[in-house]
Parts: sequence; C-alpha cells; structure tokens
Amino acid sequence: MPSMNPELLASWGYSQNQLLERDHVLAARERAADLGVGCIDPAGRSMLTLLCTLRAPHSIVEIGSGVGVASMAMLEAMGATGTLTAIESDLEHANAMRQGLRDAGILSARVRIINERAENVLSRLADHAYDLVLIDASAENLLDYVAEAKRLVGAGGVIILNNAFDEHRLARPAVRRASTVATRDALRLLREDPQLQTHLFPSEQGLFVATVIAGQKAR
Ligand SMILES: C[S@@+](CC[C@H](N)C(=O)[O-])C[C@H]1O[C@@H](n2cnc3c(N)ncnc32)[C@H](O)[C@@H]1O
Repeated sequence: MPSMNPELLASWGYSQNQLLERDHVLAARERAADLGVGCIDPAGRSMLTLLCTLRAPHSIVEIGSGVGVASMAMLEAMGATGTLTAIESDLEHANAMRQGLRDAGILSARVRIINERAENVLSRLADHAYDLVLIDASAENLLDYVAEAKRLVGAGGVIILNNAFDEHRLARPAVRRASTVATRDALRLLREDPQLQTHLFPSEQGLFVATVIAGQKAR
C-alpha cells in the first residue's frame, strides 16, 4: 500500500489542479454554497464525465441531485438523446438545478426531476431499465439505495457512489458513526458481488464505481 509521502501528495494535488470547469458549472457551485448543500468535487465530476463518455448511457438515475453539478456533467457527456431521472427531496435544491440546466442549455425534456424522498420513489422505477445509477444522497438509507441500484441497472450497467470516503471517516477503523458504517457496508456489498467489477477512485470525496460484468445481472 503506498504511504501518503509528500511526493504522492504533490502529484495528487497536481492532478486535481488540472481540472478546469466552465462558467455554468462554477455558477451552480455558487448556488450550492448559497444553499449550504454539497456537490460532487471537480475530480469526481471529471471522472463522471469520462465514464459517461465511455459508457454512453441512454438512461440514468441520480439519487440526491442537489443543484445538479453531477447531473449536468452526465447529461452533457451522455449524448443528446439521453435522459436523466433526478430524485431530490429538497425543493430549493431542485429549483436551483432547473436554473443550472437552463444555463447549460440542456433541454428540459431530457430531465425528470422527482421532488420526493428517494426511499418513496425507487420502488416505482422499472427493473433493468437504466444504464447508470449515481448515488449521492445522505448515507442513512445507503444499503437500500445500493440494493435498488442493482435492481435498476441491466448487464453492463454502472453503479456509482459519491462521497465514498464519508468525509474522510471511512479509512479510520475506530469511527463507528452510522454514516460511516453504512458506507463501509455498502462498499463491501458491491465489492463482494461476483457479478460486479469495482474500483474506488481517490477523488476528493471518493468515487466508488461498480459495473455489472457483461452477461450477468447484479445480485
Ligand atoms: C451532496 S448533495 C448532492 C449533490 C449532487 N449530486 C451534485 O453533484 O450536485 C445531496 C442531496 O441529496 C438530497 N437528499 C438527501 N436525502 C435524500 C433523500 N432521502 N431522497 C432524495 N434526496 C435526498 C439533499 O437534499 C441534497 O440535495
């Protein structure tokens, strides 16, 4: 295991500093700061863009879309006919996301924002109907979200969990806080599923990515 020596830290910082974001993304980040809500970090956003470019999903679900920083990245990268189902319980966040989508010139017909708690919505979404599920809501119901995400994606589908470091508590074994335990359990559930290929990317918040191996269904 590499130790976090100063050179490694400098290289990591260098890679983070390569990330430039366009004006509509920076404006969305400002709206998020005004509302006191988090958004995916620049490295996570960049990785999400890359994954959507590579995978070219047609249909995405985002659990916890906030002001839409990750949503816009995915919509911009997935191609003009792709659609996003964004589940967001806070109306102010959902309205700020609508503003961001207008700024980015994304057609509203491509996005369905469901302003409800995810736990009341996910069971209504069809099995294997989505190519990618991004989970970025509070960790309280994380295990349920992971189970639903496995049901929603088909073969070749992708499940992504942002804030996988649980604000840097994950790697501290003594931390037994509910969100940390739920995150550890969720990552283990995905990592130990033989139908999934997984990787934890060391973005600022930690971006855990799992893909259903071709010809298989996630359990
Ligand atoms: C970290 S923010 C999401 C950031 C967003 N993915 C982005 O990159 O801009 C988490 C969001 O999840 C929402 N949220 C929290 N619990 C939720 C739930 N049970 N159902 C739906 N949304 C929830 C919060 O209101 C908040 O807007």
